[in-house]
Amino acid sequence: MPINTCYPIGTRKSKLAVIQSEIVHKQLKENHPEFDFPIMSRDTIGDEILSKALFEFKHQVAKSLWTRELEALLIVNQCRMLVHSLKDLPVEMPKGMTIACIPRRNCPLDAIVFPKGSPYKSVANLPPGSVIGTSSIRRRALLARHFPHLRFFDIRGNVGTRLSKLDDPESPFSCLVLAAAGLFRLGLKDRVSQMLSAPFNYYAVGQGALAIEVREDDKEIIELLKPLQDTETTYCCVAERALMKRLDGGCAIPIGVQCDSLAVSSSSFQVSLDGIVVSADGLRSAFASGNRVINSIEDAEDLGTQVALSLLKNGAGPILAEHHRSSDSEDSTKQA
Ligand SMILES: NCc1[nH]cc(CCC(=O)O)c1CC(=O)O
Repeated sequence: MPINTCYPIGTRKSKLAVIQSEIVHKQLKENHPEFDFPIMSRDTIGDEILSKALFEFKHQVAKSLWTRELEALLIVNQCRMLVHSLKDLPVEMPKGMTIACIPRRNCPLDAIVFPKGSPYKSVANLPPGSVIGTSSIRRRALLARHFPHLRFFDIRGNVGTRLSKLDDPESPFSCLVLAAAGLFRLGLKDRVSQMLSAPFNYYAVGQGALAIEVREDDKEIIELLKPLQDTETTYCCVAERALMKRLDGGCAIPIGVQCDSLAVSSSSFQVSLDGIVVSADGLRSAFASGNRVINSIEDAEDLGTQVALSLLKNGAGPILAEHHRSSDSEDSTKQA
C-alpha cells in the first residue's frame, strides 16, 4: 500500500454542492477503491452575502465569490480537490490552480418551476405583470426578449431556500428559473414544468457540468482524476469557456450558449456552438454560431474563439460595453 491513501474533497456547504461532491466521490471510489476521499464542506462569501443580487458585485469579486475560501484549503493541502459547478468558476483560473477534470455533463438547460398548486404550466401563459424570480441577468434578459410584459425580481439563496420562497402563499413570484441539472441532482425532477431550450433560451457557459479544481503542481491527484474525465463534455465546455473568455464575460454578463456534439470516432467529435449576447432589457441581441470537428482542447478553444469573434462582428461589442459600464459604476445596478 502507498503511504498516502487519503485525498479529501472540498466543497461548499449547500445541499446541492454536497450532492455534487458525493457524485464525484462515488466515481473516484469506483476507480480507486483502495483510497479514501472524505468530503469537507465550508461556507464561502457567496453563501454569506445572500441579500445582494449577483450582478451587483463588482466584476472581479463576482468571479471568485464561490471559490476563494475553498482554494485556501488546497493551498495548505487540507483538501486535494474541490468540486464545483463549472459555471461558477471564472474563465481564468487563479494562479497555481487548474481544472483537472470535467466529468460527464448533466442536462445543461434552464427549467421553469411554478409554485405548488399553480394553474400554469408554461411561462407563455402567464398574465402581464407576472413576476419571474431569478438573479441571473442572462435569464432575465433572455426571457424579457420574448416576454416584455413579464417582470423580474431577484431571488437568492440555495435551491431549497428559493423553492420555499416560491411556495410561500405571500410570495410575489409566479415562477422561478433554475438550472435543470441542480433540480435533477436534488431529486426534484417533479418540480420541473418546462424546459427552456434554443432558439428561445440559451444556457450559461458550463451549466450542468461539474469541474474538479486542484493545485496545478499536484500531479498525483491529477493522475487519479483522469478516469473521471469525459472527453465530449470537456470539448463542449472548453469551447463555451473560450467563447466567454474572448468576450471577457463573467456571471454579470448575459451570454447564453447552446452546444451540441456528435461522436465521429472514439476521440473526435463534431461540435456545434451557438452563442448569444443580449442587452439587459432583452431588446437587442447578437447571435453567432460555428461548428467543426474537435480532436483536441486546442480545437475546442479555437471553436469558442471563432464564435466569439463572429459575435463581435454581429454587434455584441456595444451590448457588452453597456454591461461593463453599468457593473463598474456604484449606483446603476438596478438598470433592468
Ligand atoms: N449559480 C448557482 C448555481 N450554480 C450551479 C447551479 C446548478 C447546477 C449546474 O448548473 O451544474 C446553480 C443553481 C441554478 O442556477 O439554478
